[in-house]
Amino acid sequence: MVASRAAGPAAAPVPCSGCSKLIDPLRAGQVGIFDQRFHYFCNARCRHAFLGEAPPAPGDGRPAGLAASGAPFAGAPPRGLPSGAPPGAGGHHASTPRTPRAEPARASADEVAARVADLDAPIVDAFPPVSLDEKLPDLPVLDDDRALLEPIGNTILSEEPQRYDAVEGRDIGALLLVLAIIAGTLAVALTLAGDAKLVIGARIVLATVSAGMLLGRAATTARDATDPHPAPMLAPVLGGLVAAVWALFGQDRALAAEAASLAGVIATASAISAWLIESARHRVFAERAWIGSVLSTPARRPPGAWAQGQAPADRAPQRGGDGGPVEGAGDELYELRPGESVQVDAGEIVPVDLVVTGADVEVLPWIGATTPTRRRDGDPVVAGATVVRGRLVGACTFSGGDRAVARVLLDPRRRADALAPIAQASRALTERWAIGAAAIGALSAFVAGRAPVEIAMTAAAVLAALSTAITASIASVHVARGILLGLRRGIVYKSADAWDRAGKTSVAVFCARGTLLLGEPELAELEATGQKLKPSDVLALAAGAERTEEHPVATAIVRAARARGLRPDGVRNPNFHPGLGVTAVTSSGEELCVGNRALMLEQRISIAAAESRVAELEALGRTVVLVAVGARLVGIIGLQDGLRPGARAAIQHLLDAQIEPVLMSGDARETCEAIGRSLDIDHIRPEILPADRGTEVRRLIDAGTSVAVLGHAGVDDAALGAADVSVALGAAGSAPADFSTVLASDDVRDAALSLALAHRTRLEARVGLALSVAPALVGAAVIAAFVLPPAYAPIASLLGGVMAVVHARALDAKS
Ligand SMILES: Nc1ncnc2c1ncn2[C@@H]1O[C@H](COP(=O)(O)OP(=O)(O)OP(=O)(O)O)[C@@H](O)[C@H]1O
Ligand SMILES: [Zn+2]
Repeated sequence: MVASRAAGPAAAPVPCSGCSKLIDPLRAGQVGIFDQRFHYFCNARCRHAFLGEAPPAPGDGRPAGLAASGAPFAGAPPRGLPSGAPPGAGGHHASTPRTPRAEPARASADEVAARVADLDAPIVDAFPPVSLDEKLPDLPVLDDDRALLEPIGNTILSEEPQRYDAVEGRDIGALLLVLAIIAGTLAVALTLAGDAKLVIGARIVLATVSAGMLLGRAATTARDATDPHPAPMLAPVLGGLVAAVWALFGQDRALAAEAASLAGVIATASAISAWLIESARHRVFAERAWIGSVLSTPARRPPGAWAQGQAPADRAPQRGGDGGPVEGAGDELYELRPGESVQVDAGEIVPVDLVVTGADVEVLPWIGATTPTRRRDGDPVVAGATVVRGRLVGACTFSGGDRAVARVLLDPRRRADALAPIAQASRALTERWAIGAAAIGALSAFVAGRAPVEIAMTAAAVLAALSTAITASIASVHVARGILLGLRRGIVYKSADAWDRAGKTSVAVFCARGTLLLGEPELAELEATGQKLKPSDVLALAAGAERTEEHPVATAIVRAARARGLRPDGVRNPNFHPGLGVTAVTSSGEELCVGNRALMLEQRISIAAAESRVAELEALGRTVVLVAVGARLVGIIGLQDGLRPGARAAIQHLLDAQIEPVLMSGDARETCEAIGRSLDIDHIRPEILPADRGTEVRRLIDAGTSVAVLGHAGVDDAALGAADVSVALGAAGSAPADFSTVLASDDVRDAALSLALAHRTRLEARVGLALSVAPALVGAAVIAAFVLPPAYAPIASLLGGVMAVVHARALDAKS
């Protein structure tokens, strides 16, 4: 019988940790990490049995995250501005949510407990299977309620990785390091036993043993993509040994003793350095391994796709299965390719980046996200998301190492921590520049007329000081942490270079509508100018003209007319002018013009009569739409768009990172200034036509700044395309587009964070590298000038290394 159920990476049956029944780990109802290993459970009941907890109330199938983070926000804050109040007015700030940092202060003891429980939450939760035709009840549109998004750092990842030990293969290496440290330390300590030839000989032997351990470790431990070539690190150890033997045979006992000390110091320092860097990166490695294991979920095609015989001959199931067809799964597990369709049921992890096709589901939109979000037809979903409600069917956009999350985190050829300029520079420092420095040290010893053994010792000491494991890799640890912190908020950098550029931006341009503004303006004022028409007639005319347009201004007007029970006028021949408005012909055959000042100017319609009123409304932050019939102004419509929750916090993130926020909009100057005032944005670029936005961004770049643009794919493409750094909200998982950063969320705070975070981690990487290198340089200079014996250079370097590692671990503890 042909197995219709292929095995994925981990499909060998494992016992349920609750009841010991053999289950398929990929189908386990619940998975958890306790005591440093994975546990699989049939269902929540088994998990609770294992943990010795009371079982959950029946029907409580929601993930802990949903309950924990949903509850505190049960009364969603009012969206946007109260329509009467000016945006700058005091009451307004209260309606935007606090900055994320302010949240924990308000958390009650219960919430804290809920969050702690959240940390133990299973990665996968069990949900009853949903039949294909089961219709979802109408959910609140969570997408638009950004206040529900949890503050940064509050994710399940903050605890799990520490308990997850992924670096087994390195255990032997660690043992060899310990032995190297012991032997090296003894080689140095025996100085106290005097300088008899026998003692010196014994010290040389111990140093040789230490060096042997280091060599053994280099030979047996797999090299990480961020590790430098081991040769420049082993060379000084061997150099020290050669110098000691050489001096011993040269009958210069004092020099031989010094050389033996040097060899011991170098070997010990190398081993400690290697051990320290492992401890510094343990956390990021574990978190990476954890994400890798989440992403190793195999993909499943929908039954239909299989029946249509779309599987080419070369696409056999990944591995022979272990049994017959599995009930309810007429599907196969495949390595998906872009374009193929994939099915993900409730409770399962999304295995590939995809775009939803014909489904309406609720997902936790990225690994570690705790707030469910709705995804509909055409929405992208990034690999690692968890479906919590409904059955997701989508078209794969990226698979394997091309998946957004995998690209810079897991793919060894594209890992940002290996390829970021600062990581490459620090490896080059240890692999090349250190050799140059050693040559300079040797040269200065030669010029000073030193003995050949001393020249060799100077060179070995300088090389040992500069070419250390910590110097080589400490920057990459910070880069990796930056990438991982971003992922916790669903921020995905496209490449190492994209991360680096994000860290260098000095200006952030917001495509205002949809980032800072809700993009859902509402009618706030409706006035007729002159006696000819009533206000309702003005609205009916405008609605008639806008009927077929999808611009937010148009939909607001149409919606307002409908809400007032007005019938839109039977307007003909609407002609839309992007960034201006619409011209048309009324049902009675007169020329109709609905739009902004610039449109009226273009149509030679005087607005002198209403000028002061228009300015008044704009100062309140309104988008003013003018309505003219037969070249005469007949009415004014004031529209008020609300600020998106988090807009103020986003600006604060940028200001904290010393990035200048700029508001770019097609709205009138007065309107933009009012919005800018309420958000603390000093720089505005108002009245920019959609077609001119790319040019405007390039103008900023030409002024010598590094410019990021924050916006949405599609509507803001012109501006995004021109930027040094393009940040596309809600675009993670979508098909090829050259954005440098994509977000799984639609939260403007995350967009700002993507820049601030890269700034911060880039700075931390430089600080780490400087901490590690500066003492080494000083040490090298001091010994090259013969102020102190050569052994002091590696010691100084080790001190620097310790500082760099303490710095990195302190940051780990904070994040
Ligand atoms: N369909 C329309 N009807 C009336 N006025 C319009 C219409 N489309 C655009 N306008 C006017 O043109 C202005 C600029 O529109 P545009 O689409 O360029 O940017 P926007 O809607 O202000 O969005 P953003 O703030 O992102 O720039 C609007 O503020 C509005 O006054
Ligand atoms: Zn069980």
